[in-house]
Amino acid sequence: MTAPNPARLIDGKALAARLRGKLQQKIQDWVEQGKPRPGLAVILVGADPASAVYVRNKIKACKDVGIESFHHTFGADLSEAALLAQIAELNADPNVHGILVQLPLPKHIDPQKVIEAIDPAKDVDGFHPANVGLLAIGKPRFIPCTPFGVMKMLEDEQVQLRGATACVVGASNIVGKPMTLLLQAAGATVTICNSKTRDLAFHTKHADVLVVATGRPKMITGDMIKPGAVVIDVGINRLDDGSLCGDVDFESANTVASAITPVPGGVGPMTIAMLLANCLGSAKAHH
Ligand SMILES: Nc1nc(=O)c2c([nH]1)NC[C@@H]1CN(c3ccc(C(=O)N[C@@H](CCC(=O)O)C(=O)O)cc3)C=[N+]21
Ligand SMILES: [Mg+2]
Repeated sequence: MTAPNPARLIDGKALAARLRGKLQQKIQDWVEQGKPRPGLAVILVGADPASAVYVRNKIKACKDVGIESFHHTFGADLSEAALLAQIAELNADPNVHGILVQLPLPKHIDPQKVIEAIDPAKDVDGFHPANVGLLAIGKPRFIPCTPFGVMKMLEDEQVQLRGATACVVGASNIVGKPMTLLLQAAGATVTICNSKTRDLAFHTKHADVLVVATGRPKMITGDMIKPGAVVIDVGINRLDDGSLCGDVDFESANTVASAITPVPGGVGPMTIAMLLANCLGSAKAHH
């Protein structure tokens, strides 16, 4: 059944493919000028099946646009010291312009320590405190890939952010917080909600632009959305039947929103496209 008045679908998969095509051309031009081919090192620790799929997708995406990738896989028993040593080696490797350590890491490894070990000039995730600080003061070096991808989607949709009311649900370091900074820099008035927010719907219902990144399947329903809002669903949850769903209940949201991202095929592919863009940016900055 289709909704009586369905929202416009924001096709992240198609936009990501367009961006990858442009990147492929830019990288080809760069290499033809005799410049070094951009290189991305991806480190995967442990055998989480979802992480393994994401890492495979990232490596394939690199190949498609002409970024050289260096894949380092370790068992879940890898020591923190050994991981830090691997990062030090990649920091010193001139063929590597980007370093990505796939999260989450096994419990015995402190992710913050790992993030801080990465050379900030190779931190294409934008998670290092130096890069978080640069973003916060409006002088970004690497913009975290997921919020960067969301901004590209809003730009492509010609969503007017100046003066708009935006609400970000989820206050994580990797999505919610940088998302808030980017929306604010674009002139939106931003509310950031978390799992303790009282009367969540009060906040979400005022938002012209609603970004949801909570990791809780289908938690935002149509009755919590302002009619005509643009809804961006960052969640990727695997249900018991193996299917994927977002943090937004698409079926009910679709009848209220003016535009909405699907899951899959929305924010996920954009995240990978922006990772590739950050790698090219890093290679250029290193040269
Ligand atoms: N250091 C680090 N950087 C990350 O950027 C990072 C990470 N760790 N850990 C995990 C999350 C998650 N993430 C995704 C990227 C693409 C899709 C993606 O392409 N999703 C497809 C479907 C994928 C599927 O079928 O499972 C889609 O939404 O259409 C999903 C999730 C990056 N992450
Ligand atoms: Mg070509």
